[in-house]
Amino acid sequence: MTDRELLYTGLKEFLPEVSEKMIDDLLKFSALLLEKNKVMNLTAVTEPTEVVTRHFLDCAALAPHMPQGGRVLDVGTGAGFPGMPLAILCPETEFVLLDALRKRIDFLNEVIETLGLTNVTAVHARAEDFAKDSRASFDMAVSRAVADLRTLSELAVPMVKVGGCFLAMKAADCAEEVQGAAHAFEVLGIGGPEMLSYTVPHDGIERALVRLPKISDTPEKYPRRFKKIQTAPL
Ligand SMILES: C[S@@+](CC[C@H](N)C(=O)[O-])C[C@H]1O[C@@H](n2cnc3c(N)ncnc32)[C@H](O)[C@@H]1O
Repeated sequence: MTDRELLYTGLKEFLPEVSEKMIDDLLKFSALLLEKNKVMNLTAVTEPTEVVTRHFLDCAALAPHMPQGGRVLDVGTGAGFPGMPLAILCPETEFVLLDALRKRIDFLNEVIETLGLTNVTAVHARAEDFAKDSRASFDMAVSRAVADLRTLSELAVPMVKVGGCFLAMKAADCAEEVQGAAHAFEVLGIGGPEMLSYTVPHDGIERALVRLPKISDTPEKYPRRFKKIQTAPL
């Protein structure tokens, strides 16, 4: 199968409608990513087919959960995962891609401009600083490969509205990590976590989405300074 065919058939497992424009935009993003990766550390993946499976089809598993007409924050987006593929696949949802590294955000702004995307913004900031002016202002937060749930929840959950949720992408065997974060969830205003398993199409890797519903306001003191979050996780 070509990468285009892999993308189309893989995306169909998560989305009822897959347009030519979605595939074109994802393939353009992949080309920009691999080109820039030659001069900047963006991803360990170097083959176009692996960008399709390891990045795009993995991130596409979140697409059915995106709030139509809502706002989604990607915490620690790096080279744009999962936020950029989701912005391409979910044009009715607005995305903010957040990262502490300026060069990665500069790259994402180039991608946004080249593809002409109007539902996504890339912001250079640390999550704990961005939270000061963005409390409870997103319908959902998403994140992949940034930190342990105890730390990550403190970074992401303060920015989610009550009634919204945080969807964390994790390895399939994350049950212990979820249990270990029970106290953090309670303190931050999260209700019962839900684990959703999926298999990445054409890759076969088992993964999990941890869905954390926000049921009450996060106390103002969170998030704390990053050093404090790290040295004394909730
Ligand atoms: C391992 S990369 C993962 C990138 C991407 N989410 C992925 O799955 O490919 C972790 C990213 O999180 C960012 N990061 C870590 N802590 C952060 C914080 N407190 N605020 C914002 N970004 C953060 C780093 O700069 C880095 O780009």
